[in-house]
Amino acid sequence: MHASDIEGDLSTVLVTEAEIHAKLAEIARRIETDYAGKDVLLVGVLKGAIMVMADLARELRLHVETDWMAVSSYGAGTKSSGVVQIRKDLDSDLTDRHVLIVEDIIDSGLTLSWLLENFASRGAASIEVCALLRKPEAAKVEIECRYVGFDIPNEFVVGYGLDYAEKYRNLRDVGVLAPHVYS
Ligand SMILES: O=P(O)(O)OC[C@H]1O[C@H](OP(=O)(O)OP(=O)(O)O)[C@H](O)[C@@H]1O
Ligand code: HPA
Ligand SMILES: [Mg+2]
Repeated sequence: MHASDIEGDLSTVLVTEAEIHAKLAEIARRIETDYAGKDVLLVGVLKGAIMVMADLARELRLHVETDWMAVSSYGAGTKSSGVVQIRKDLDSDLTDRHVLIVEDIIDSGLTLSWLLENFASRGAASIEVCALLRKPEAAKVEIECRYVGFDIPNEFVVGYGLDYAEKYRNLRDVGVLAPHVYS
């Protein structure tokens, strides 16, 4: 089965690949201005952020280093458990670093709220967040996010790194799963 065949499992496409790339280019220009003359450490949150990280990093005309943190709160379901677990910690020391956390989505905000608190004690010079998607209606905690791609409705979405039970991360677009997939 080719990846494009599974696009048929979507009931709605919310954001297309072209829209994502145009938005990441816009965000990259802002980051280049905001971080001019600084070295940035991009911290991708595994696994959802893999696509955003790959595309945003290549768009940036800046010196960046990349690191990854793996945390999980969703397991195989569609609701955050609220309990965040570290599955892989950073390799880097954050002391005096300009850290830009790269995320696919801010849903309840619980993951980022936990991460920001965790990073706060590590001595970074600055910590900002870039998230491709945000669901304003789902917020359980407010997250200060400097770079947001798209505000989307409160529906479970997949594609471009986002999974349902570990599948659909390889879709190029972001969309809502069709009901027949759940049954
Ligand atoms: O704002 P929240 O409600 O906390 O949800 C957002 C988080 O949930 C997803 O990760 P998940 O825990 O599913 O792991 P994954 O990235 O490996 O899919 C997503 O990638 C974010 O990290
Ligand atoms: O809507 C979503 N889809 C996939 N993974 C997620 N993790 C948080 N929200 C979502
Ligand atoms: Mg997930």
